[in-house]
Amino acid sequence: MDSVRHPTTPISSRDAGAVDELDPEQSAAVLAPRGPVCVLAGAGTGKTRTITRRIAHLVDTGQVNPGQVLAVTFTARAAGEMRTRLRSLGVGAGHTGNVAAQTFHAAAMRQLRYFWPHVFGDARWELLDNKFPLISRAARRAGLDTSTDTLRDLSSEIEWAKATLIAPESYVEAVRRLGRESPAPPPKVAAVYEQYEDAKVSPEGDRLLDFDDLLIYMTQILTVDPGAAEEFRSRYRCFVVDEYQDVTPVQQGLLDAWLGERDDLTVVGDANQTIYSFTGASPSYLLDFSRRFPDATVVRLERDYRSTPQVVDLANRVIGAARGRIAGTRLRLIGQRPPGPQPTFAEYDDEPAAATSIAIEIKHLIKQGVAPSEIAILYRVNAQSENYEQALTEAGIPYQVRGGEAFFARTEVRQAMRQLASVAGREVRPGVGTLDVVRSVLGELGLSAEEPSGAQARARWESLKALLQLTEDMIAENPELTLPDLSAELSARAEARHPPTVQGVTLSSLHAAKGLEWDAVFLVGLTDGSLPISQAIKGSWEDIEEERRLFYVGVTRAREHLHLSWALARNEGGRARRRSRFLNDLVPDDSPASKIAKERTPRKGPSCRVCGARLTGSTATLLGRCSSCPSDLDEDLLVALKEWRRERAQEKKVPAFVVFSDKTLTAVAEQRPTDTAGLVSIPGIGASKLDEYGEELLEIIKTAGQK
Ligand SMILES: Nc1ncnc2c1ncn2[C@@H]1O[C@H](COP(=O)(O)OP(=O)(O)OP(=O)(O)O)[C@@H](O)[C@H]1O
Repeated sequence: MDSVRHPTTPISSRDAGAVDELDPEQSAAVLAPRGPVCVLAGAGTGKTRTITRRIAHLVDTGQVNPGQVLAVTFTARAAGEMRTRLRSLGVGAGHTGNVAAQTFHAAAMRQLRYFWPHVFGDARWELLDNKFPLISRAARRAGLDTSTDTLRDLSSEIEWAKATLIAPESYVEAVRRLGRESPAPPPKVAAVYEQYEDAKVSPEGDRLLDFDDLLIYMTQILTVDPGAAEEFRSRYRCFVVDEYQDVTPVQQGLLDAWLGERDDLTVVGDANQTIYSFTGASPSYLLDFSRRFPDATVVRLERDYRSTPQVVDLANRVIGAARGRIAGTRLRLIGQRPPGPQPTFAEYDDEPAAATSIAIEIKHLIKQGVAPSEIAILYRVNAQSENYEQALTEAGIPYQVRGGEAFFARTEVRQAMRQLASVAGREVRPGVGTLDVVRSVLGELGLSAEEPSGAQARARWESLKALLQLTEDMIAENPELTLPDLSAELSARAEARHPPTVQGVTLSSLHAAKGLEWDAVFLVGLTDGSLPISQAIKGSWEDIEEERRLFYVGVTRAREHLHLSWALARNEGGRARRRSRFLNDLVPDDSPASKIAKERTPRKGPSCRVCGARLTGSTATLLGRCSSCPSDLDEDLLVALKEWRRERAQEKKVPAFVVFSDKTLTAVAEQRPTDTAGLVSIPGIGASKLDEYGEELLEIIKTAGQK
């Protein structure tokens, strides 16, 4: 195998061991006077460093004991990282205990275990970690379908309602007022919500509590029981909240209950990175902080230590176009790193062409010494990963998919492949083309003509659509493709995908990329309909603004290399699309930047070595000729290459495709390269494969030529 497994280096852990030095701006946040502090921190300005330093400062100067500090984060990963950093600063523990760094939910659960008997006596509670059975029963009673997609959407909707403190009886009115898309008719959702809440309480008064209940019950205990409130408040005196722009009303309610009349609170956040509004998160608490605490010290962190001035400049332009309240508090980032390359923009004819070109660019970067784990491809929805997974596989570049499953591992894709294999095994009615059968199979699995509503159904629909497009591409390359051929080809592709490797290039949705950073970032699929996503285009201007912030989060993940791209169609000859409206202020359509981008990227794509036509589609690109052009395959050489591959695979105890895919060997047997330059021009042969097998391959080709 050409990769050793070891963990990725998400930003913050990379320097977690070092004792962080602060700059004067960061020190101002740390050394601020007692009382409430609001740190408005831009992307890459070192929030984690600042927040941990502030806690250390409060402890070191005797303002608070470690055990009296409660630092809250939004993810368990962030909490763990904060604990590590605090330990490295020597403020892990003290005679009153440790600094508590936890998520809202973990903190509430711990507190609830202790305080529950104060209010509820002998009644018991248990954590409900799977809502589905209860929601399913309620949905059936309400006459709704109980498919997994519907249940997931109902469950998210109930979570949103609870996070925003909307009770079942207020739900219908609330969604009407907010113009919110409901996963089912609102009165039915309200009925499911109400029954679900009732079902959690037994006739004896025992309760099942979901994650949101932990917060709701703990808030209630501190509100109704003065004894509990006093005990809690004498235990914890100082509160710190990270990523405060993502706080929901229910979390804010708990924070208020923790504080009581006190104001020893430090919050850190960046309103420009608010990308979780759909869960109920609201930046208004961050933006209104000094209104609520008139004595608050407000510190702005604007020095960006992550990105080059070129990336920072682009980020400032992206967010500079924002509208609404957040725009009023705009932070202007100031890049602190030495200059680097200008971000590049590229327009491609279709997605497969974009993916192939980007895989080639990534190969160049790796050759220049950038580690694959320092490169990311970021997109809006997970279904967009398929073309890139394929192109990276063919280029022999290891990758991992974050925040979602790899394309061929998704349930709906696996279901579709099983169905297709089973249909392919039967007689297909004469005259019914491969594409028709695929359309009908995918249709049965949920590929409707119109985009469905509901987040889960939509994600599934997107994956099935990507599978249909893949089929269409394959049929365009080979119009004679039969159903068994298609089924075999899909299985081969699924098998040839690199096993997940944590050291490879990261493929990630923009949401899952939040908080991370890479040397090189490829922001792909920047079209209207993808970013901003089509639901946002149909929605309000605020929905569009949230998409702009997602774009901003993507841009600010890059340390040095940033490549922005869009494809005018999904597949070859597909319906034309417009590039993202967010690009309009960055690259006018006829600007030199755009033209340069078009010239320097293979918009024309590689051409067929037989007929000279432009190649589209990954197979054609890999073979270096149109699928319909005559193959000049050296059959004997291919046999020799496969025999050699079998031996190598046996020796290394890996499947044969890990050494080289069939397609790569076919390309070698057709093109018969005579030197290393010829070898690396074949996708699938990268630097590491060249090192390992280059000489042997050239030797086999030479020997075959002499026969
Ligand atoms: N004072 C400093 N000197 C040098 N490097 C710093 C300093 N502060 C932060 N950094 C580095 O800058 C990068 C960004 O820091 P960090 O990830 O904490 O930013 P952030 O504010 O959480 O960003 P974001 O919100 O965009 O995820 C990290 O690589 C960090 O090590």
